[in-house]
Amino acid sequence: MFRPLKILIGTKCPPTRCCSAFVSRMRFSNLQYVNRLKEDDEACAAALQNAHIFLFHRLSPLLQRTEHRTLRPTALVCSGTEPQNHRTTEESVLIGCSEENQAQFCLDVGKNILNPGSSLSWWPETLNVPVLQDPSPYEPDLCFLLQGQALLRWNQTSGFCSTTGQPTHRNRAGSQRVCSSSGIIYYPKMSPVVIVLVSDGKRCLLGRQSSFPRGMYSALAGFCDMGETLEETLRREVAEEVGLEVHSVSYSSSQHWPFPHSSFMMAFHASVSPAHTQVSCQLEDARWFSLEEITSALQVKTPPRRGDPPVVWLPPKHAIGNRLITEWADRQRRSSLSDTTEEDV
Ligand SMILES: NC(=O)c1ccc[n+]([C@@H]2O[C@H](COP(=O)([O-])OP(=O)(O)OC[C@H]3O[C@@H](n4cnc5c(N)ncnc54)[C@H](O)[C@@H]3O)[C@@H](O)[C@H]2O)c1
Ligand SMILES: [Mg+2]
Repeated sequence: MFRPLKILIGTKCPPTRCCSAFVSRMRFSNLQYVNRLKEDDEACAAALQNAHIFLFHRLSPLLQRTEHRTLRPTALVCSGTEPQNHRTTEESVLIGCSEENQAQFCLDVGKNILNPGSSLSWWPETLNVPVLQDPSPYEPDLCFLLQGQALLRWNQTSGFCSTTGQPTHRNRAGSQRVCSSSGIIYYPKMSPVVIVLVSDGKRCLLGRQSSFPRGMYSALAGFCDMGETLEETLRREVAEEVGLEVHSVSYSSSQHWPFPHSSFMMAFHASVSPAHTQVSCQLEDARWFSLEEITSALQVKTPPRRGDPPVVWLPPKHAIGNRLITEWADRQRRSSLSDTTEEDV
């Protein structure tokens, strides 16, 4: 039976994982320690005795509301003095360590089955907590929880070797699995995805799929096919989904996205000729949005409830789609400001 050691409520996101300065995250000693724990089962087991173990239930992080009404992940704090139960030692996965080299793990205390409806869910729905109603205090914790969720899911769904059909066994850190019969080593996989915000200079193009939550529009996205370059995927997806040909392309940023099974999202801006903007849509809908429409859609903090009047809303702040749209809107505002200033002169 699962026996919690000590519950810590309000544990902050490990600063080295997502909310500290670049230099701090890249500290060599810190990275070296995590790599050693991935390679050395004994060192990893020893680290687990004094670790923070962040809890999940059926792949959703267990969150607690603090006295300041912010949401915080829930962690077991292992003191090294109490014996750990079998599940803690066998199923915890290593996700990193603090600046003080205290190891951090994730553990799913729910049954090891996937919720069949969760594969296409967006993050806030999967969490099953009202994240969107109060997202700002929660956001710094996200990348760390996304990583934990992805690693837990990968371990839960990679129990057998795809070559021999025999069981695979994980290392202590949960960072690799080995086929018990052939010795083939499996590492967590990510599928490369291009996400692109297309603009005609004055407007940007957003689409929605039927699987999206009601009223939500986002930048166009698509998985890379085998052998394709990112540029080829981008041009193909835009042509396939909206029937437009892009001209210039610029890179924005990237993000790990755990849905449905860990994608590596690479985000771009692209432009089409203002003379050729007629959309031929293969999605549920795709349309051009003005800066004013985007500005008001960015203000919508909660998705519309059933029965509410229809409203367009955009991916939440932690999604890279939101970042692309915000970058585009900022750029449009700056360029209209400089146009106005030039006219004044
Ligand atoms: N973080 C964000 O802001 C954001 C925004 C939009 C989309 N996304 C993610 O981008 C991903 C791709 O977007 P899409 O669904 O429009 O892609 P898509 O347009 O390529 O269409 C999905 C289809 O591609 C096929 N496919 C090819 N390779 C696949 C693979 N490796 N895994 C799964 N399906 C594959 C399947 O038939 C699938 O139904 C989705 O996982 C979505 O969650 C993230
Ligand atoms: Mg797509």
